[in-house]
Amino acid sequence: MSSLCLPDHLTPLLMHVEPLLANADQYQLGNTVSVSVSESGVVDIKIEERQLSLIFNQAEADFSGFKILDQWYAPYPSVREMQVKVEQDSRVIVCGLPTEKGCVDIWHHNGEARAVYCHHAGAGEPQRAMLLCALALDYPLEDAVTLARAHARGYQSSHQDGHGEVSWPVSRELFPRPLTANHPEVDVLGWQSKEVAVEPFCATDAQQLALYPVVDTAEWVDRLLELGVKTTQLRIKNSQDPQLETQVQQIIAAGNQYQAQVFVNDYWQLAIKHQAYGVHLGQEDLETADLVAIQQAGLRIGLSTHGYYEILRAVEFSPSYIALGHIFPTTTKEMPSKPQGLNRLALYQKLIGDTFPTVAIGGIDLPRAEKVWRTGVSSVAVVRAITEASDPAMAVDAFNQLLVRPEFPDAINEKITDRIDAD
Ligand SMILES: Cc1ncc(COP(=O)(O)OP(=O)(O)O)c(N)n1
Ligand SMILES: Cc1nc(C(=O)O)sc1CCOP(=O)(O)O
Ligand SMILES: [Mg+2]
Repeated sequence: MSSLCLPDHLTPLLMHVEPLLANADQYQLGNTVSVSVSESGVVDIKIEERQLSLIFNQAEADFSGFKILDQWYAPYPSVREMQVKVEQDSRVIVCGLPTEKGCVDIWHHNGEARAVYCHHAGAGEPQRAMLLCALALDYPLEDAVTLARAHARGYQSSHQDGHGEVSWPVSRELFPRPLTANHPEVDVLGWQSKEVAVEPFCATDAQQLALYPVVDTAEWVDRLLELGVKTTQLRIKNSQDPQLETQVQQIIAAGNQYQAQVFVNDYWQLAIKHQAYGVHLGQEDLETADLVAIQQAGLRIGLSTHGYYEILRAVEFSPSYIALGHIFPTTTKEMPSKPQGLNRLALYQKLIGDTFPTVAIGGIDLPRAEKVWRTGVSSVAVVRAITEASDPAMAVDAFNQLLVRPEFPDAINEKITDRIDAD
């Protein structure tokens, strides 16, 4: 059980907080949150052993918790000014900074500032309420800020024309866009981005995506292709492996021979050099890898994501697929984030819709794969479910039988979350 304790002066937020938490309960998006009111001037959030404290609109206060700035009076500071402020003070969170055509939200991430922008300001109280609820539900800060903006927009449009969303934000139109080099207004806004703008990447063949084993030797790739696997990835984490380049060459040749979609994890230079089918990159690679060179070489790209903001950021790069992880606990890799679970996965899938193919990854085995598949993802990526199977050929066969779509793909778009049982 988590708890959210509001100061007296924020009690009007309760009318927004309670329906949101009821929604989150219905969708099973996190631990139950108990709400209370105290006389302190600070918002306190407890999640398991962790405690967060927040204050509103006291930028200069000597306070070790988050300082949320969400009230603005003309003349407004510039976006660039606030970008610098947030870079310098990891505790400052800027919400709804007005711009000529909309508003910007800015927060700190590993020594940098990150931002989302939309042509809409939305309603203040719902935005605050969602920020607090999402933090209490243990969403990372970037997702809490992003959800808060989406909810503020949904709330405002529902009250203007009676058609908007008052519940948990789902549809993509409500969500703001991350400010990356690919955003057409990034320069006008004065936002300085570390990434470089890039054209959309080549598409994958979505029909071939269903089962996606991720393995750590070229020998495994060969074995899987012989079994008829049509999409796979070579993931060697030791960059000093003396056989690295040879293995990359080997899997590219094998992929060509079997007309399969074989991705190279991490080593994008080798992938370009040997004309791989595609590369898989993580979020941190987006600022360092030469995306333009990858795109111009005609390689496909898959991007890892672990929540709302990362998904929206990945979308800005128009990748060949978006990976959604990690769905269940995994021992294959140390994860800095928490498992998402099926219900969050279903909402991410709805957010992306059929704009990009999606790949669910992390802790997926055969018994869990059916429910994962029912969320509508395009593909299921697995490591141990294949590499540790007593009979990998039988495991491939069993996944292939499961990961098929009915003839009418629209069936996927029914209220998926309603059909998912608790994990
Ligand atoms: C299909 C797929 N999804 C996610 C990952 C993870 O990539 P990344 O975040 O870059 O982490 P490492 O795999 O490099 O440890 C993946 N490899 N494949
Ligand atoms: C390589 C990898 N990436 C993940 C992510 O969430 O980004 S989870 C993961 C490991 C998946 O292994 P298994 O199927 O054995 O759990
Ligand atoms: Mg990587």
